[in-house]
Amino acid sequence: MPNILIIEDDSAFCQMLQKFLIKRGYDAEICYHANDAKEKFNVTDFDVILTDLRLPDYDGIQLLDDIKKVKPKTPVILMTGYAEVGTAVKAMKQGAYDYISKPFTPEEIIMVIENALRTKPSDEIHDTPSVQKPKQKNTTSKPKENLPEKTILGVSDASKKLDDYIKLVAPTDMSVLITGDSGTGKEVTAKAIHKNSKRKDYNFVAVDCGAIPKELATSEFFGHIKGSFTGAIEDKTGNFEAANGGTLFLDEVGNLSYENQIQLLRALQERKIKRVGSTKEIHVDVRIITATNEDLALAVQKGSFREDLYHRLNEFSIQIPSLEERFEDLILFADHFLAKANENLNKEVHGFSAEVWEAFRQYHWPGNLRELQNIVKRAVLLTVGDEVKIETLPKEVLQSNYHNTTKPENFSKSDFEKDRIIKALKKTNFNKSKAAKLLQVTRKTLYNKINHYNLDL
Ligand SMILES: Nc1ncnc2c1ncn2[C@@H]1O[C@H](COP(=O)(O)OP(=O)(O)OP(=O)(O)O)[C@@H](O)[C@H]1O
Repeated sequence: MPNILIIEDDSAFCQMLQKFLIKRGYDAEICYHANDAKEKFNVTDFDVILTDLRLPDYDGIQLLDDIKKVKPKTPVILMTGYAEVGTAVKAMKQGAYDYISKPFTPEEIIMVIENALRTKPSDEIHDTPSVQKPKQKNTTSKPKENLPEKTILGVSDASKKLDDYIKLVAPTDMSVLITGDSGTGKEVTAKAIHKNSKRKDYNFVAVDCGAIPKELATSEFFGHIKGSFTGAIEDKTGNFEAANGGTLFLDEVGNLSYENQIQLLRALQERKIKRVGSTKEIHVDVRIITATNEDLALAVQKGSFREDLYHRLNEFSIQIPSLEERFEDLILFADHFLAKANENLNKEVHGFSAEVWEAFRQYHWPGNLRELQNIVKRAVLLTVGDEVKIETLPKEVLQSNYHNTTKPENFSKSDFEKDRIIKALKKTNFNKSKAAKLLQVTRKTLYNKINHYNLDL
């Protein structure tokens, strides 16, 4: 029976949720304060932790951090209010599994929990791979969807450019640094590079550097031998060995500690590693692809990321466009995620209503493709007929649409419009051409609007 911890200061709501989950066959424990929660998750392995983002006595993001330190593999789902969606997206970058906006329906919460349970990474130790043993099952330390992944190419200029870059760099052995916002498809891109490379018959190993506690990183990367430290109860193959002959994908590489950065650089330069507790050197032939959604060049300037490692990892860089920057692809992606959701949930929903398309078009998609995928999946679950209707969309998407009922050509005056302009400008680093493109208006219209609203930029 899956064991769920609910952390929520609203005691009535917390108890109601607990009762509901128990009725649906889960084991559910509750606590109203962060300190009680810490006592519980420090000693118990929960299958899922469900926590309110806003607790009276503690910061939800800090609590997420605390959980990840002691239980890096436990999926954490955040319960948020509408206004906190931005923070929730930030939390997902820091390792939260998903978020759900309150109030939610019973079906919604069950679906998010079931997704988390399905994708919870196992604690299994990787099989020891070797260069002589290609085509074994890929291993990954990140949650994986069960379905075989189909990759959509996209028709937008940004997508075509991305595809050109993948094809260009894949056959080489160059290290690739992939940058882009959360959920844009960095891991998918890394896999595409691997699949198009001469290493495709060997393993693709994905490591979420943000989820590995600093003390365990050496053993995760290089493995250990039994008895080398407390808790090393058997030999363990590290990620470098697991990826031997293939590709090692290091996600959120900016989160590596300085010490781990030195170890990584050494392994890359010498192409040799030693398991913790062993003196035997093992030769490894690994291509490194890294991803980050932070500005690594800035981290180098600030001294938190080593410059020599940065250059070693950045032999070629690829910037993944946000969903807003590849808006022409939205229909393709939404249809793809609809087909995936149908298969996953055993449903036969054929399409989206015109209103849903309009809402999709108006929304700014801070969580990019992952958010679109989640929203489509939830909507498919909630759909009774054969078409996704507007009522099945979450508040944050409806809210965008609710305020802006005009067509883009009209680009009406409202607080919402002003807000959209500011968001677009911030998102594009105040580049007005890019912001205009995001807003689907001409540069001139954007300038007029900026003057009209007296925006002090
Ligand atoms: N080209 C694509 N075709 C189909 N699905 C895609 C594509 N790109 C991304 N996705 C889907 O979007 C979701 C997010 O992709 P992915 O995990 O690669 O993003 P990410 O940028 O690595 O995210 P994060 O920053 O959170 O690590 C995944 O479920 C993935 O399957």
